[in-house]
Amino acid sequence: MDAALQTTGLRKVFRGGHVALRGLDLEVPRGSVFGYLGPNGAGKTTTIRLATGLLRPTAGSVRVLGLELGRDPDRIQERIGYLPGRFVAYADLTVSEYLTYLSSLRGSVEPAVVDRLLERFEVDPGRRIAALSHGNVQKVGIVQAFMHRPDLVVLDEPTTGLDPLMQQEFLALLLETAQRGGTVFLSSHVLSEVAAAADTVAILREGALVTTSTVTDLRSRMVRRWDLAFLDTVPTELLRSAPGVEALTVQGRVAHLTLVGPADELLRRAAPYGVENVTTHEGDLTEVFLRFYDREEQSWPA
Ligand SMILES: Nc1ncnc2c1ncn2[C@@H]1O[C@H](COP(=O)(O)OP(=O)(O)OP(=O)(O)O)[C@@H](O)[C@H]1O
Repeated sequence: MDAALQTTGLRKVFRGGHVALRGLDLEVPRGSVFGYLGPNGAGKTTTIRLATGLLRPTAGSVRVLGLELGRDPDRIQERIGYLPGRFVAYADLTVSEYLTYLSSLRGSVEPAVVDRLLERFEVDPGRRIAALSHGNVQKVGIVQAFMHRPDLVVLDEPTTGLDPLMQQEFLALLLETAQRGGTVFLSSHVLSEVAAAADTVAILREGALVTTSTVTDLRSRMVRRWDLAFLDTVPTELLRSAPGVEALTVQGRVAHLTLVGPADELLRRAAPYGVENVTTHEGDLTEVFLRFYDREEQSWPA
């Protein structure tokens, strides 16, 4: 089956000559929650604006739900939901008036679905948009993106301003969307948000893909810190040469090391020497991501 979103050689050069995307080949499988990560200015929003038809590419093409973008814009618009990075709604309308207006444009919106989303995100439909807090406006943005049960939802930094409870609710909504066969494309520079929701992540940097990987695979590459206490002496060289072992130091009968990947070979080697105790310190996915970046970029991701 066609991908939910596919870009081929997608290139965007802005006026003034700035190259925002350098020939991007991206494939977002249907039914996935696909995380799109990258530091500020990497080109995430540009990708999304190209994928939703708001910008025209300099070169390359975009297919959405099997349709060539640009050929059949109305058919595509009906089937995608979009939450822009800076969501704004008509300030003078109430939430309900605004969503009714959007529903009339889109068609095929069931009022019961809208009501359920409003309830779920605790948005008062009678309030004027102008009177809502930033987080509540964002929740209206989420409701409008999901209310027509789209086949593809494109979300640009969606959790800005959401409190932790609402973030949980939002996460649940993403997973339910994938379960009913929908696809979620989630752009963010917040690693923890993407790791919690996504099954696949693409990492973008300076307009080019650094890697595309499943979250499971990234987790398997997590760096874990281990302390191995031996009954007698530490078999230092044997441990040092085990696959994935890095930064080994020994203090008395205890070996401290970091381990990347599976532990089976390390344990197999250590066992005959009498292991008294093992302590592991949970790894940090951030470290895996930072391996894709230079040292000076270590302020990212969050
Ligand atoms: N309309 C425009 N005209 C000129 N340059 C632009 C325009 N829009 C974006 N850019 C530039 O293109 C690059 C990519 O921007 P983009 O907004 O896609 O990045 P991003 O990954 O979404 O970043 P952020 O996380 O900060 O939102 C940046 O260098 C940006 O300054």
